[in-house]
Amino acid sequence: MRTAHTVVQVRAAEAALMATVPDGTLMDRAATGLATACVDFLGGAYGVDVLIVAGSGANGGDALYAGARLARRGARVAAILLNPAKAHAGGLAALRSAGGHVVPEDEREDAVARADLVLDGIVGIGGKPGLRPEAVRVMELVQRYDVPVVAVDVPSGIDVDTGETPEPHVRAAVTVTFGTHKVGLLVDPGASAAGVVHLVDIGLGPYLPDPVVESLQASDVAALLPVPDRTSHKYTRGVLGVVAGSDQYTGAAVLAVSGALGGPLGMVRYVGPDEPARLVRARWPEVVAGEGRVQAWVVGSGLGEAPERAEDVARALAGDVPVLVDADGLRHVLGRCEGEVLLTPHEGELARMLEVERTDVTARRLHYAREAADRWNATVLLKGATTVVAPPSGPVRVNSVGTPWVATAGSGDVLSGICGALLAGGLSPLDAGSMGCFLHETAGVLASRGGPIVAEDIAAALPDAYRFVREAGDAESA
Ligand SMILES: NC(=O)C1=CN([C@@H]2O[C@H](COP(=O)(O)OP(=O)(O)OC[C@H]3O[C@@H](n4cnc5c(N)ncnc54)[C@H](O)[C@@H]3O)[C@@H](O)[C@H]2O)[C@@H](O)CC1
Ligand SMILES: [K+]
Repeated sequence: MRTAHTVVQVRAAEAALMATVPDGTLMDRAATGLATACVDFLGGAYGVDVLIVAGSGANGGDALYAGARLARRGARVAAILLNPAKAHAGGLAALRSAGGHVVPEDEREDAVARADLVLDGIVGIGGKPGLRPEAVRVMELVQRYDVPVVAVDVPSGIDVDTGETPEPHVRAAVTVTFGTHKVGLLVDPGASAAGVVHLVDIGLGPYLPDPVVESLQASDVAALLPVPDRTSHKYTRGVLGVVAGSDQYTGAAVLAVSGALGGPLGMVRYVGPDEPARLVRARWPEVVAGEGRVQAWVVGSGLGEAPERAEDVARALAGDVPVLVDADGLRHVLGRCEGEVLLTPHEGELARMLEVERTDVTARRLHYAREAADRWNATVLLKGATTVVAPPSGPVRVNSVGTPWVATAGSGDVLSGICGALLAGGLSPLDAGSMGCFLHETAGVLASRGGPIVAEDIAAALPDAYRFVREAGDAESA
């Protein structure tokens, strides 16, 4: 499990750890990990040009100490000090004694143009969102000369606790973070600004409280996946009822069922009009058409505007089994939910539910997913490049595996099916949503292999994703 903590949590853990080790130990660990990550990124240190952009806090100190290590390994290291009078004294002295130098103000552009790598040590967890004008000017040069950036702890300027980026901020190829992930590294748009995130262990683990955000890895998913045993039969494995599709949107029925059949259940019942039912049955003779006992419901995709379908949603929500509500069905979720409910809106749907602008949801994904979870007393899975799954209380899960090729018509219907299958298999809405998303994205990666795919390809690759996740889990626990 990848876990993320707030700035307050990190500061408290650092203080507790610092009381047990000699001064400078943590910064030493951070700088060592940072320098190693830079060498990995560059493929070596000898003869490369590294440019540090350092603010006045300990984040700049980390960058300067790492620069000193790189200089000792043969890199040419220069530093732009955004506030020379307040630069981290120990870090600056270390850099100078290792042969690094400070770039005079009128030589900044040349230094950027020459650099193979920029180390962003402008601000870390002590920073407010945004960059001051001088930092903006330097980072504009970095962008103009297309120099890759390694961010120290966080890309400077993002809101560290939310992943929001209302102001100018750094965009990094790699972020080397210390002790634990910060929330803004896992939640978009901050996550996109962070690039590939590399965690350096500085010994904080024992001092950290429960995380506020977590991200499942393959071994976590593998440990939770239902697998049949010799006593299993179709009813114990779970029966999912799918209420999706209409005469107008027949594809939604077929795709939601295909996603469900890619999951670990025993049987699917399809409930809907004749035409989509006929298409579903033609494709999968094993699907049973019509109502009956189920262990979970998926309602919503492609229901259209017909008022009687609102009753289908209401009936499912009033029942005593878990319900996933997607797409059109979300219009009919009126009051607070009871029982286990998973809502799976995309940004536009969540914006409509909360009566805010879609751009607001894009900018504040964690905030609005949590707000909706609280308001409807349900687990809310907000789709997107980094899907957020917010339960009514407790840590939020985010998904960071996947490929943008999954953003294709109908892939949401497939997602509802696989998540529903996991609900029917007895998993909680939080587990079903976050594991379903992981399997769906993994299936997308396996199906795409870097090329275009359609929703059916994702559904077809779900069994492969299941096997892939189980093998990855076995490998990790071996
Ligand atoms: N506290 C610790 O034990 C450790 C801290 N470490 C490093 O220390 C960092 C935190 O250091 P600090 O608490 O000194 O804080 P930062 O270095 O993150 O930034 C604080 C400084 O930046 C200024 N500032 C705030 N917002 C700004 C903005 N938008 N633009 C420009 N300047 C701004 C503040 O006036 C202050 O001087 C971590 O992110 C990490 O890199 C690591 O060395 C590991 C150990
Ligand atoms: K930084």
